[in-house]
Amino acid sequence: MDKKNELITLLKENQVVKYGKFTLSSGRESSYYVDMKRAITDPIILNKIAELITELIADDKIDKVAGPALGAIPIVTAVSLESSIPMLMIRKSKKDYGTSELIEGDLEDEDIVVVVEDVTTTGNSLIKAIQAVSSNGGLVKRAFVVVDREEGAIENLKNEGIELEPLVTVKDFM
Ligand SMILES: O=P(O)(O)OC[C@H]1O[C@H](OP(=O)(O)OP(=O)(O)O)[C@H](O)[C@@H]1O
Ligand SMILES: O=C(O)c1cc(=O)[nH]c(=O)[nH]1
Repeated sequence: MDKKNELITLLKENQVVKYGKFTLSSGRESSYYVDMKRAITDPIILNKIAELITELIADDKIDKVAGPALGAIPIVTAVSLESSIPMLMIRKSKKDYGTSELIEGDLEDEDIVVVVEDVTTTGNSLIKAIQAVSSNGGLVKRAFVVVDREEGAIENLKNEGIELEPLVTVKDFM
């Protein structure tokens, strides 16, 4: 079995899809929820995700892997460990004390950055993270999401000039 199918099997086995009535980050209502927090706190699933993304970027020259809080942070951590590429953590909003950073980590001008997300619906959270990287001098080369719900994220990121690359979509395991 290839790694993508191994990931699909793991997501199915771990029952990451919950059925019911859910309000999503965007305010949308949904009859199901992909519980990616459950997925990414499982070391076997997290490791599989890190291996997949590291393979996909192996031929690229990447300076930093970045992801928005909270869901993407364990993923970028795992990718960073697997690939030895330094990571960036992007906050939802700037801290108003301490170092007052929006992006934690060492982002240098013209760094080539790969951004990663756990799940996308509208893609707006990822777009916000991409804009944070870009406005701080980074060049976002690729964008990955572990699970895309196929509700507009690909189109919305395309409008921003970024191709969103899902490892899997909900249709793969529902
Ligand atoms: O594509 P979108 O419509 O933006 O929705 C997806 C976002 O929603 C979830 O995060 P959430 O806002 O629940 O925050 P959390 O990761 O801090 O729990 C998820 O981790 C994505 O970041
Ligand atoms: O859009 C969201 O907020 C969202 C959807 C989903 O299926 N899972 C999740 O963690 N967030």
